[in-house]
Amino acid sequence: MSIQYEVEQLSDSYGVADSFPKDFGYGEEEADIEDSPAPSDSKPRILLMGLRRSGKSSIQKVVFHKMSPNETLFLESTNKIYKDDISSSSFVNFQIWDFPGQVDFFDPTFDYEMIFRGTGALIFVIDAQDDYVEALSRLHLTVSRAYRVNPEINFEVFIHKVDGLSDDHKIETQRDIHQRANDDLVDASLEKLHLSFYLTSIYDHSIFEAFSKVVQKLIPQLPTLENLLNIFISNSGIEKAFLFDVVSKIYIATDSSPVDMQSYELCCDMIDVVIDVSCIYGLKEDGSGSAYDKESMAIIKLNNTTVLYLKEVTKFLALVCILREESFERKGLIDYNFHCFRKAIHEVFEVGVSTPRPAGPQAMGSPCSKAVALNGTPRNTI
Ligand SMILES: Nc1nc2c(ncn2[C@@H]2O[C@H](COP(=O)(O)OP(=O)(O)OP(=O)(O)O)[C@@H](O)[C@H]2O)c(=O)[nH]1
Repeated sequence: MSIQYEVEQLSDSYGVADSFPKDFGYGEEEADIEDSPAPSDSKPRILLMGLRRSGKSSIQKVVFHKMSPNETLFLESTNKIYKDDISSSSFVNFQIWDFPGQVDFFDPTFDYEMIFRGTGALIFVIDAQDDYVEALSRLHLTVSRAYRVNPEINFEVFIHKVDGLSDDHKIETQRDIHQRANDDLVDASLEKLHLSFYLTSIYDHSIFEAFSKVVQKLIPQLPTLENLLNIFISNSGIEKAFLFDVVSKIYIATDSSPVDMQSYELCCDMIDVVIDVSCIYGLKEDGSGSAYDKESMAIIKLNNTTVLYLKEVTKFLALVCILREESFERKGLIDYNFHCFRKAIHEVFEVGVSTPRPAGPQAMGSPCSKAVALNGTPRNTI
């Protein structure tokens, strides 16, 4: 079956977008791929590939369109490439292309060279609840083809639907898939091709965490952001800080202390609470206004002497921190340090924006080329 180069309008037919104000919804700038600009003008892409029913569309909908995991049960099978441009409301300026399960590399209408040339990351989704032998051979075929076209692609393997597996089974499945996939690469003399593995499920925060790591690899300023976060937390008595893309709840950077899932979940929940309350009580009576703007900030004191602190950094980014109650006594210092941190973040991206960026597929080969153009930072959007 051939792949149609057609992009379907991502409608709000799932009924989830209505719960978000316009400023918070995703742009519907979908176009037929044939009509879209030449690859040299296209935005870097993240490809979602894998066998049928492995969960690709569900991942995209849950992470970027606020679909609840249970609603994905009603998703119909994808039979076209869905190109989802999330740049209008997200910090990261990329497109996500959701492929139908049955991509056929031998189909002459499928111009995989064009597709892989402009790709920043290829996510291959494997259903861990199913027999994965066929998925592994598809994975091998896909990554080896892609690597030959563009060795700069980050290859990411999501061992997905692990919610149905016991902890031991998860580890064993990951080890087995890792081993077999890498053995296949060695047999094909592709040792240099690096695969990263993640255990994911849409029923918990693991999918957001995995996507965060995929996106972070595409952000050239990541070391600078991490440094700034380290300086900020060490001077403010903060235990953990995340820089979040508010809409997707992907964290684009954190300080260098280890991330534990509970802290990450707590911060995600805080964003949800702030946005929900803001949507209900923060908009004007006629529904105008934005649920997230320059004034957005929140402090939540938990009953275990922990304080959560959220503040707007840019149009798309928020800083969310976890700290002890005693550290919060120096709130003035934290606010002042935040002010400096915010200014530094703006400077980092203003420099990034004013530096000319090579465009097009050639750019993907340069050191910064894997970088995704950053959207939340142009002067006019901050
Ligand atoms: N248990 C579990 N089920 C999931 C998960 N992710 C997706 N699913 C289910 O898997 C089924 C297939 O999901 P889709 O997102 O349609 O799969 P797809 O890979 O896009 O399928 P094609 O469009 O046919 O290529 C749906 O019933 C989802 O609810 C997960 O993390 N855990």
